[in-house]
Amino acid sequence: MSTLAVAGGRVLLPNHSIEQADVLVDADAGEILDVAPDLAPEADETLDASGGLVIPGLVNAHGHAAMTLLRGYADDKPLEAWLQEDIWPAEAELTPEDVAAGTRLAAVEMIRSGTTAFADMYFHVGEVVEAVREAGLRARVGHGVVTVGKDEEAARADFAESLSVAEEYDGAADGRIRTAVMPHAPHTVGTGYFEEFVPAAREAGLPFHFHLNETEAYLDPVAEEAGVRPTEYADDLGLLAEDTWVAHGVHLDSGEVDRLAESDTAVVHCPASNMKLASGMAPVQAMLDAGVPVALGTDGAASNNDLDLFGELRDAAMLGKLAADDAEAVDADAAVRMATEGGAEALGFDGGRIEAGAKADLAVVDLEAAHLTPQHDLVSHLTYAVRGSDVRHTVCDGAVLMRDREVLTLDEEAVRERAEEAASELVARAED
Ligand SMILES: N[C@@H](CCSC[C@H]1O[C@@H](n2cnc3c(=O)[nH]cnc32)[C@H](O)[C@@H]1O)C(=O)O
Ligand SMILES: [Zn+2]
Repeated sequence: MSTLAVAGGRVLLPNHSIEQADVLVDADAGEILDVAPDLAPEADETLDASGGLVIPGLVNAHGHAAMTLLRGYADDKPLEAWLQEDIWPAEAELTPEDVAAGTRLAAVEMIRSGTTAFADMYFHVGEVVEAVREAGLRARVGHGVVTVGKDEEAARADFAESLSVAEEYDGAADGRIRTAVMPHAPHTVGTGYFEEFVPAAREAGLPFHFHLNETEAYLDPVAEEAGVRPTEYADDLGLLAEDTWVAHGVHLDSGEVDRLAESDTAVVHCPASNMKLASGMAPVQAMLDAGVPVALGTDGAASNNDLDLFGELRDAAMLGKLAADDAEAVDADAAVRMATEGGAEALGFDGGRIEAGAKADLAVVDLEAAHLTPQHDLVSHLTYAVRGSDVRHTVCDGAVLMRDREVLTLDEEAVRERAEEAASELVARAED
């Protein structure tokens, strides 16, 4: 067994108390062995956490990683126009090589800002899997399905692909990769396709991930077709369950919130994306009060426009107060829980907490900075004041992905160059 000690710093414990302690990791098993003072002398390798805070690696529970290539390509538009006029035409030109380049860029950005696990709904999942394997991250990946606007053969092929890639890649990269079936949204997939494929996916034990009630406009097609709210429709189709996690949940009525709570379906709040596309304000405090599991996500970089999850911690706390008209709503503690254990639970990973037996997914935040002085309350700092660039080291599955701000698993400069090139060629093809 080879061991790694993250030593000399303070540690955020699962109850959110802070203790001066070292974290000893079994690097082979990728698990935390112990959290206690003076463990460094026992370890084969040490990461210096002095002046820093060891936190669980953040979990970005909803996104489209390769959309980094479309960062800043089309801004300042509402969701439907943005998707239909700009994003979908560009995505029609996406090659597997583009997805490889864009996902590697996303991985570098996430590692640099302390994210160790993420969810990805996109195309060319084989390329996503390769990028995640190389980066050393943990991910729940899947192929997004859209059937509207497609003929029956193409629509069935799209859903069938979501199932087959989910079966093919589950457990890849030493188990760091898990999968899910990912119908894009209740209204972008026809009822008949859900009825055909959902039972097969359930039989294969695969979880589901989809966009739910992101904008007002997402509600009408389901109301017209099925006469119910989308959450009830999804429930009737067998889509809601403890292993399902949905993105957004912006426009939910109280019956839908109760249904999500009863089915133990997790909701990924994406505050920056919701603000940028003017989608609305999710009732996050109401969901927490009702017992809905809530996680945080960036969504794609084209609607954010970065993948620094610390931005979402702050945005969630800020927007949660506005939405509830209550400054006590979505406090710092709640935001940190959503970004750590909430995300790990939504994605079905045994992480999100620094304690013996948990997955060794962690980040060390450097606290020696003007904007983090003084240190009255470090949970407050994590939500309101820390930025991704304050992260000193990132560890996933017991492996060091970034040491002293140098990414070790990917060649950062080469990744940026490749992404720049792929992005300009993609946009040139789309506008041709
Ligand atoms: N196989 C599908 C692709 C679906 S991938 C998931 C899709 O979600 C899109 N997307 C990104 N962000 C959002 C969002 O906030 N709401 C809804 N869709 C989004 C993204 O651009 C991508 O097209 C097809 O043939 O079209
Ligand atoms: Zn999305």
